[in-house]
Amino acid sequence: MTLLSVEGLAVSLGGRAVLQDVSLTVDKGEVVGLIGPNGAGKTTLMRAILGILPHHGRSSLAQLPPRARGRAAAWMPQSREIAWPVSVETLVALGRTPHLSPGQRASAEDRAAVDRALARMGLTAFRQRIVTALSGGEQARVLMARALAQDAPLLMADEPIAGLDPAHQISTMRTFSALAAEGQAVIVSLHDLGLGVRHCTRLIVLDQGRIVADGAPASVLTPTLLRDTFGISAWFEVTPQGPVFQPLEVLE
Ligand SMILES: Nc1ncnc2c1ncn2[C@@H]1O[C@H](COP(=O)(O)OP(=O)(O)OP(=O)(O)O)[C@@H](O)[C@H]1O
Repeated sequence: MTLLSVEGLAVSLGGRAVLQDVSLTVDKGEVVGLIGPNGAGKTTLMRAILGILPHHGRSSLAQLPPRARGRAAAWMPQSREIAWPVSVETLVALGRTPHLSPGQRASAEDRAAVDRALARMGLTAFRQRIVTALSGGEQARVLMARALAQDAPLLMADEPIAGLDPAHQISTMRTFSALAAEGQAVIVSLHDLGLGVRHCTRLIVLDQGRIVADGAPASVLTPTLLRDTFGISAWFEVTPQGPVFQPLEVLE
């Protein structure tokens, strides 16, 4: 079942074409890693897909009215700034907003979704802590939990594992796999190609605003693509412990 369909998406910023002719579909069960060098257009693509950036072309999500969009897709932006000194639980509960009418109180179902999200991000013991008094990585996990509490079929997350310790990076990627196994889908932008190879079912590579590869991780990360798009060489092997990818050198 298709959860997202994008056709001919294009974005210009400051008079410059930042995204050009992007078409893709995402089905339930997929963990799609969006990769590419700095400035390739990953954030721009996700924001255009969500309809929070003016664009040309068609995104099935951007066409929805705001409340329906909030139930169809959850969004964790790259920015980690949290302005209000509220409890972790209060902030995560904001993820339920698209499910509530104005003034409606949270139901048992809403509270269960918040509990599940806190548990998934290892935050149950943090629920009464004040968010602004947490470390950067802890705050990132709270924002991830807020997106998870939204319980939307599609989760879009912009560099959600940046700044997390290795254990939480792996467990967050495993959470994405678990969501996909439950019938949701995830689009996640990443710079860690090793984690992308191990945990994504599919990688989409953006370079200068265009998709240059889209497919199974092992078929996408060829030496030629790594050289031409990322300017690196890498070691890549399928081992009994799963695929292992390690960037080696910057190529001249
Ligand atoms: N408001 C803006 N005006 C002009 N150019 C912009 C604006 N916002 C972003 N850009 C440019 O658009 C391009 C794509 O930016 P984007 O943030 O989508 O890249 P990214 O792939 O997410 O990068 P990173 O990996 O560094 O987060 C960049 O070259 C950036 O400089």
